[in-house]
Amino acid sequence: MTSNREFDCVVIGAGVQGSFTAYQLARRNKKTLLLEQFVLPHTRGSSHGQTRIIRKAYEEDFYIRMMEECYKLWSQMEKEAGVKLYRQTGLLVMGPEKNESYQLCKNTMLKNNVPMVQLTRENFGLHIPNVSLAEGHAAFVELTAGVLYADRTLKAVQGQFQKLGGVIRDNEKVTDIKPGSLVTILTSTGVYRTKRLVITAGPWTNRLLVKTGIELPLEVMKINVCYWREKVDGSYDVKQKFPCFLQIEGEKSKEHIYGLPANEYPGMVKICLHAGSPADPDQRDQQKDRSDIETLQRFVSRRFPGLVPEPAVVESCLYTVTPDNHFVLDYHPAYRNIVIGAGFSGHGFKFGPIVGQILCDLSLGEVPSFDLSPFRITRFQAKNKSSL
Ligand SMILES: Cc1cc2nc3c(=O)[nH]c(=O)nc-3n(C[C@H](O)[C@H](O)[C@H](O)COP(=O)(O)OP(=O)(O)OC[C@H]3O[C@@H](n4cnc5c(N)ncnc54)[C@H](O)[C@@H]3O)c2cc1C
Ligand SMILES: O=C(O)[C@@H]1CCCCN1
Repeated sequence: MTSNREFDCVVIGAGVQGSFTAYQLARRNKKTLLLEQFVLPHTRGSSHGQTRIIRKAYEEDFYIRMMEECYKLWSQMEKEAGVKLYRQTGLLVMGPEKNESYQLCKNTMLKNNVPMVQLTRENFGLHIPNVSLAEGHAAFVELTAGVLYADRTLKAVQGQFQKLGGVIRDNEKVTDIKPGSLVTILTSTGVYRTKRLVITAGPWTNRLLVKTGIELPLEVMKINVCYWREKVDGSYDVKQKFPCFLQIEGEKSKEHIYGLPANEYPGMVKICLHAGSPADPDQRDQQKDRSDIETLQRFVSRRFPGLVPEPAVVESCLYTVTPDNHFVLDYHPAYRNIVIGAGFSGHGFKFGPIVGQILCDLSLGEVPSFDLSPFRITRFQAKNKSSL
């Protein structure tokens, strides 16, 4: 294949997942095209912004196993690109002592020997100043958790992809997909043919999948990303070793609240609800629901007395959520040369390097080194046949 319209692999969507997938394909000497509808970098999907949390604190063993491999891949990318992408801060996990999610998370960490320190009500204030632990709540700190620099990651990975000979075409929207042994891809400016296609289109995934005859049960949510100002400069600063945190609330993860130390905007701490309101990705800014902000104001005034309980900055980001909050990493049910990476449900960034490797393996017909049963499309079929 020599034409600049014909590729071994095409990846649709240059968010974190598509960028790492394209990079992995190029590393395996595949002639790869990464297509992006917007001019890069952009802020309209799920991967933009300065920071994300990286952690192993999960209720499921399989996420911890993936993260063990993934930390190595983050560090490889840092070395290869010569940039710092990860900063260790630790992650403070708080939750009602008898809450099932809290207990499961703690026990899964202990079982998997993830380095952690359990705090007591007596020593909590010593380790974590300026935070009140709620009545009846317990806490531990996961030591190797930290912050990932998100925008910097995308730039680094896309740069490494290009160094390997990969082609990025941005400002070029895919408008149609015609499956076949060679897949035909129509875009706003042209036509491409490829042996293998990977769809990592984030909140727009179903808009592309309908062109291939399926839809997945994905819900797009707009998240209000809130930053809260310190009353005294430095109280919650990353340089003072203030950690990221996760407050487990209720039995459903959409009641969880999380935060990151003051870092990207001096004097401001990012604290958000792990939930939002349904949105159309092309009309994101029409969704103006702020009820999550009221929940956060109550939380900040009760638990973070050193912050002004009124958000100083509110940005927007999109989640693409599956019914069980687990990802989709699978072949298209009808076409083996189309692979789908979607439904990252607001927690996929940290997995970017391993997702890239898995989607690349699937696309090349190789057996990935992880059990992908939690991520298969058939799990939705069992519950709801009409969703496919
Ligand atoms: C507020 C917020 C906080 C988060 N916090 C964390 C965290 O702390 N830790 C963590 O691990 N994860 C976190 N996440 C989740 C994580 O950021 C996402 O799971 C991840 O970014 C999803 O990446 P993606 O590549 O699937 O999607 P996207 O980044 O949306 O990428 C999809 C791309 O496809 C492009 N595209 C779509 N359709 C087309 C088309 N037709 N033609 C061409 N291009 C197209 C889009 O423009 C977009 O660039 C958070 C997410 C949000 C919103
Ligand atoms: O993936 C994460 O780590 C963050 C914090 C918890 C909620 C989802 N986003």
